[in-house]
Amino acid sequence: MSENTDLVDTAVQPPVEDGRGGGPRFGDGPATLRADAVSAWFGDHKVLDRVSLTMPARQVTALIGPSGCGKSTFLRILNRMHELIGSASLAGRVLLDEVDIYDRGRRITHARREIGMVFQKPNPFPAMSIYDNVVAGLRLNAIRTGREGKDDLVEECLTKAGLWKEVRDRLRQPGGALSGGQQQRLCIARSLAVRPRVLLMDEPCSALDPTSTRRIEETIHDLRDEVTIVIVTHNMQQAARVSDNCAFFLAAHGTPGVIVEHGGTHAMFNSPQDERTSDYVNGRFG
Ligand SMILES: Nc1ncnc2c1ncn2[C@@H]1O[C@H](COP(=O)(O)OP(=O)(O)OP(=O)(O)O)[C@@H](O)[C@H]1O
Repeated sequence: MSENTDLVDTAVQPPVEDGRGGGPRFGDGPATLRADAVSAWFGDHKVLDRVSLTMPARQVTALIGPSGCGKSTFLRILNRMHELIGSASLAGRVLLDEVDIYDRGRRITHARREIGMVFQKPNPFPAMSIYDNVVAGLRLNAIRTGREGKDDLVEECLTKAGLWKEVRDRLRQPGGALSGGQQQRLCIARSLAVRPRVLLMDEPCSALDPTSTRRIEETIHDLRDEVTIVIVTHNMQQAARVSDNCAFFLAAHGTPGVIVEHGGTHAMFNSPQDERTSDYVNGRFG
């Protein structure tokens, strides 16, 4: 196959140019993600019970709730990472623009490419250059693009992740040499390079200092037209600052996690319908 091939996805569907000269694009932009009656188990321990939630396109949805109520498990179900754990099982459906990502005909790699994930601890490939970190996902997803396309893509993704100006003169230096906050923005850039339609973030700032946290929050704000975002956070101020919608999870006394209340973030914080939501967002427990 020629190196000049713009993009070849041998796995699933033909590529679509995005018309911005920035390289490949597989989806049709930000998508709505909908969980329908999702339950989850580790062995015979049920940790989520019939959770339904719509995460609208081009919006940021925050998942909040005390430790152990199943937020991360729910997030991992949204891009088929839960099934990697041997004892794990689930029921229900996850629909990306109304297409079930768990349909038998759909590949796990396809779901992962369309629904990216940024983790709590920044996890760039430390010895790999900043440039190669950004394009690493292309190879992993069997996406080919020419050198020029890669250069454009690296600049575009680093710009979107709010890192370009800081690293443009040292793209060949190792990703591991960046600060923690820069590494996290590099991981966001890496996720964006495969043009996800949804980006999941699992406490992306919990390992970062306040300045780096603010930069990530600005990045999240700037990305909302690019990609639908679902973020798990323990930081109520952060949820209030970055999200349009919130879902409050709770697992009471050893019962599986459920969503107690969800809705617009402003309403959830200022006029919650459920007393438990009010107690949680006002710091009275959790
Ligand atoms: N790999 C695993 N094997 C077995 N049980 C697990 C595993 N991962 C999570 N659990 C259990 O599932 C439940 C939900 O955990 P989960 O990490 O999803 O909660 P969480 O709300 O994200 O918590 P936190 O806010 O502390 O990260 C907990 O009871 C936890 O112990």
